[in-house]
Amino acid sequence: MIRFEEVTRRYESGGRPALDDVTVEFYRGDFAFLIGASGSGKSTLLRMILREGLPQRGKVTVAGQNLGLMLDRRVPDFRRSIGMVFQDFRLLPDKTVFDNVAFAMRVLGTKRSAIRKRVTKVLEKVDLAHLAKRYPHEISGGEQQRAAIARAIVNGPAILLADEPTGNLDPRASAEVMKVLRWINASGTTVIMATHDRAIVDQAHSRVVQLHRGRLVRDEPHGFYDAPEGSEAWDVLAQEEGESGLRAHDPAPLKTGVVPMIGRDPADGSTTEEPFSSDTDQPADLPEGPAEQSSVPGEDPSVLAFENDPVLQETTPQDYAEELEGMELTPEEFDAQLADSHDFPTDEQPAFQDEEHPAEYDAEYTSHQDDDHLAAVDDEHLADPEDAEHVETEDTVGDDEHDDDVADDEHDHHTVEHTVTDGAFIREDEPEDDESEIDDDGEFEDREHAEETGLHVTWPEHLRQEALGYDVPEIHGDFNGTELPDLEQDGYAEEDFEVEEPLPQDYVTQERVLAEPIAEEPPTGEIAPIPAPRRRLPPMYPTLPPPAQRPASQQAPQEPLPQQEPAPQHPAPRSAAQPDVAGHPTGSPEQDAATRSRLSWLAHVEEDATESTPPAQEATVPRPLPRPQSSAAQSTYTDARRTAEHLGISRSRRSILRRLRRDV
Ligand SMILES: Nc1ncnc2c1ncn2[C@@H]1O[C@H](COP(=O)(O)OP(=O)(O)OP(=O)(O)O)[C@@H](O)[C@H]1O
Repeated sequence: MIRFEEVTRRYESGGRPALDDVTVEFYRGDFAFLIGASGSGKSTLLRMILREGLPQRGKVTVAGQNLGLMLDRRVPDFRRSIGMVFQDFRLLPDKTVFDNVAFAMRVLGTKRSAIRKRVTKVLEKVDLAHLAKRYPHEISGGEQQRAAIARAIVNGPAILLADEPTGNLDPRASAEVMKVLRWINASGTTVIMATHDRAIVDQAHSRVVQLHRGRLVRDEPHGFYDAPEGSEAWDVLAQEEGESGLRAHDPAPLKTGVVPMIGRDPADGSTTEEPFSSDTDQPADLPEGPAEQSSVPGEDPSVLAFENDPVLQETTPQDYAEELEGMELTPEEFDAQLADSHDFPTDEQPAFQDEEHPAEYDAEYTSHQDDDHLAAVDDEHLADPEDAEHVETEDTVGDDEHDDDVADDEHDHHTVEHTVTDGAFIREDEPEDDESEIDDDGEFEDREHAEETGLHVTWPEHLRQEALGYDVPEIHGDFNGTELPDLEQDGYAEEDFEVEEPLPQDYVTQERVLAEPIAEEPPTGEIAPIPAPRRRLPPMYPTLPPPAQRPASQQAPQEPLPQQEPAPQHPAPRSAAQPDVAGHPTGSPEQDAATRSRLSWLAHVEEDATESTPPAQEATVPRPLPRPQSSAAQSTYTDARRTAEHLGISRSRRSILRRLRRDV
């Protein structure tokens, strides 16, 4: 599902890589801990999954998409399939808990009733429904983090990335957050969590991926914070912790009986390997107990023992297990899931089965198809003709009470524009007050939708196909630049590259050249003179109507033939009245804009190459180097060009090259 192949990422050229030749794969349904000392590259790895920064070497693939080939305009959609939570919560301080969570749905243009239902459900799942009307500063850190998680999952992300989500929390609040994360994972979402929290890692006994100075030093399917003794990761950890001092602030997991021994078989409790069993490693005054043999690098003997720590006692493993009953995957379930990680949940075989309440689970699981709280990403809903009369134009979006928030955030603003122009509808058929179902005590009056529900993984349209099939397609070619990208999968559509206007009759295509019958007899007689080069490229779109049909103010000047163009004696200085990149004289800003839109910089490159311009004019008319009009345009061009270079399919090649205005 998420694959790093020989990824190297540097922030500064020549500097130490933040990620150094990392190859690792995270599977659908994984719960993986990312551990390593500060600066080892954990956050960098998480950010690269979000396509915040591309590798200098190697490839990152998410759900079959090579992020290096992803078009910039696809990135917002892509990121919406990924939830992210941070150590510092990042809630909007002037919004209530409810509005913070709802915000993530509002920017998608989801209808109000759907937002209300969905946010209500998610807040109940994270046990915050009773605090829905509070502001972030009125709730505890743990509650803030759960609100942040609720916001991250409200749109049903396929992947949840958590960057030290318990870093600012005490053990009890951390346990609550972990409970929520485990539930989210059990619902089918892949969770990758960077952490320094030894207790959490040890308690979960889940997958552990360890980084050291950007290098991957460990990837253990059911690991603890400490690596197996004698491994490279063990040495690294001992070294790191030796450098950073004892872990006095760690929440005392090791001598408490909480932590199973490394190598212990979860099925029968027998220990196959006891790396810490050496008598010489064992402090003499440790109490009897299953973990008493623990003696790991950096362990702090002054850490409060579990039985003396009232906070830890309140979250005993037994309590934890009871609380998670019906939610947590057992090691066996986890193994089974790992064994066939390509198995995306189906109606017949859901990823997680609530054995206590199978009927409820099934009903909820199968009902998600028509559940309108997922309407934001459901194309059927978007295409609902009922909605047509409620369509808001981009102008009326500005009337939305939350538009200020949207305008505050450039990314989200773009999201709304994109959504609206792509046909997503904002329905106004619901009451304005989002909190109408919350009484003065903050309790929800309407309990109709308050039953236990699962969280369903939702994929954006262009990834949905991947959600139903194998998540990582067969790679064609090696990873050395010769692999062939799947255009559709990488976000390209054939129509993206189709030129709207027909090609001129005399346009020389490869097909025409190939279709030309080859004369059997060599030509005789005089060889005809080679005709003067002619212009072969059609004008770049958008196509302007003929000048006669346009108002005079929008008429672009006729492009004078080079011979007709008066050659000034001296190059005139560039001014507002003469900004044409090709040196064609223009009259007004409108004419300039029209000319610029008609002739893209790429077209100029081609024209420059194919037009025969008298040398005298070359000398007198300034021809500044044409440039893309924005970095986005540059990036899109680069993406398209890179894809074109990798293409092997002639039709797509032709159409892409047409877009690039290249002669085939
Ligand atoms: N924006 C940046 N510009 C330059 N260097 C950076 C940037 N972000 C991270 N680095 C460097 O990259 C390396 C890895 O940093 P990263 O934040 O990924 O580590 P980390 O394991 O997440 O650390 P921590 O546990 O403290 O969050 C560090 O050496 C860091 O200094």
